[in-house]
Amino acid sequence: MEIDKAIGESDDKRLKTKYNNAIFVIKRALSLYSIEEVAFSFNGGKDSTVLLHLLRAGYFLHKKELSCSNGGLSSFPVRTIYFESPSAFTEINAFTYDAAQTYGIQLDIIRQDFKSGLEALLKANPIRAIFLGVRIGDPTAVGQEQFSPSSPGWPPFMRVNPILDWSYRDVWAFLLTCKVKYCSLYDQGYTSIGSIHDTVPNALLSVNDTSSKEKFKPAYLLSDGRLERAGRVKKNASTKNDVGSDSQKHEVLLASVIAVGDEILSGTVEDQLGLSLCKKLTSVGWSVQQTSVLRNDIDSVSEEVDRQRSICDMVFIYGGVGPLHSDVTLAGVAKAFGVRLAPDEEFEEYLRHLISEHCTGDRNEMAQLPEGITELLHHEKLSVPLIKCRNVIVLAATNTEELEKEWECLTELTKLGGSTSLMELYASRRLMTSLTDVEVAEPLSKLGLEFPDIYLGCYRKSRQGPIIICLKGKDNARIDSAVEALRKKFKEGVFVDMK
Ligand SMILES: Cc1cc2nc3c(=O)[nH]c(=O)nc-3n(C[C@H](O)[C@H](O)[C@H](O)COP(=O)(O)O)c2cc1C
Ligand SMILES: Nc1ncnc2c1ncn2[C@@H]1O[C@H](COP(=O)(O)OP(=O)(O)OP(=O)(O)O)[C@@H](O)[C@H]1O
Ligand SMILES: [Mg+2]
Repeated sequence: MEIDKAIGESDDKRLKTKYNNAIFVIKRALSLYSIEEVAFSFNGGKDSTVLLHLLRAGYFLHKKELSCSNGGLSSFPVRTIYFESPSAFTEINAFTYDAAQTYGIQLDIIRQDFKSGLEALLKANPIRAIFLGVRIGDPTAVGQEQFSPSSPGWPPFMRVNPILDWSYRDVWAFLLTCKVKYCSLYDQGYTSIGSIHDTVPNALLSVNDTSSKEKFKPAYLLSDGRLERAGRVKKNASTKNDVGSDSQKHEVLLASVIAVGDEILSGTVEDQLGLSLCKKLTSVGWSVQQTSVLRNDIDSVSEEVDRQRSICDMVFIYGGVGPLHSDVTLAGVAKAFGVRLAPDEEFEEYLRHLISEHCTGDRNEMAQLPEGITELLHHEKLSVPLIKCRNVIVLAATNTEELEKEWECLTELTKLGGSTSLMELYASRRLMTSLTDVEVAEPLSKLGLEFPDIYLGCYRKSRQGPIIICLKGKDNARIDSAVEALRKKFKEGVFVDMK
């Protein structure tokens, strides 16, 4: 069997392990269910193409163990379903049909939505288990295991996910090692394929070219698999969980800063990071809504993160990140999102480079990350990537110098990524005046009504000292107009610009 042979002859130990585990899952499923009771959900995508070949190999090996193999596979015996949609790429359709022809697959084409289609399929057939090419990191993988019953509200069947623990790199290592055909879109820079309405080539594979047409490198050259979905256009959402949506472009973005540490609460350590983060966020136009200091306790973290993530655009959390028993921040974040902590092989590799000699046991506990919601933000200046779980950024900094570096990388990354306009620079001006509160109060509130897009803040450093007025917004010209309007309300020279 050519797939089994290709993997057998490969030197890639990691791929061999992934392959053997997936084959084990497939063989278990084929022992648990009869061939009429299983189905394969195939859509021509890279993950389902991997699964197609694993199923071919798994079926062959399963038969061989039962000593009824004739040595080859002329047709594919597993019922294969394809939910065809008018919004699928023609290349995906063409590849799916081609693959069916090449490998002797009898395709069941379903032209209904997933749920209704599956209901009809299960009514008409004795299907009890469906193989899927779902992988950890896919939004739909959250909470799934290799064998996971379908969700409540869905027709009852077992979802079998043999490649759940495969990374993007593993997928390409397999397809290239086995030299199997895959959909042509992957050679044109597409890295994960949805519908024609929500998928474009991955900008990270763009090649600078003098000709007018933008060119892209093939999908297997994407070095950071975490960004495979960067070519998926975000669906419009105006929730606070989706930073960067158009609806928020002209508003002040809201941040929350959370410190985790018993040592801060007991007064043993002075928290410098919170202060520094507030300054940094404010300097780029964010409005910090709240800072909090929490105990090293999973529930305290999860409750606070859950609250803040729903009211703020971005939550920054630090402290409690590491291998100690008190390092509960990531577990708290996972709990806040209702997902488990799961080993993340890419992150583990970074940590292994960093602390290899000090690792104890088989698994590095620090490499457990909230499953399905974590994006690693890589930067060449960072030895370990930053962790972003939806709108929660987990900072590993333990002092202000480390924070400085992480912040610098974060601002660069979020500008580069394009998908999260996290750190768009805002304009601001500060004015100082010796007018009294009573004198400025009314004109200032009128100014607020005239310039609703400008944030107006006031404070004084001492009871008798001058008042400082801050104006913040996205546009320098708007701020200047607001300052002019404010000046016109008073005698000349009562406001002094501060640096
Ligand atoms: C065979 C099959 C079984 C599925 N079973 C479930 C399920 O049990 N629970 C669920 O929430 N979604 C289920 N889905 C839907 C997927 O989780 C997901 O919504 C779907 O792949 C569409 O992804 P998209 O929104 O990115 O296009 C199933 C899809 C397929 C094809
Ligand atoms: N239209 C569909 N018909 C049949 N199965 C589907 C369909 N869409 C998704 N699936 C199943 O869900 C799995 C996960 O889909 P997903 O889009 O994440 O992966 P993929 O399409 O195989 O690869 P890619 O991530 O490159 O798009 C697929 O491997 C397949 O098993
Ligand atoms: Mg797909």
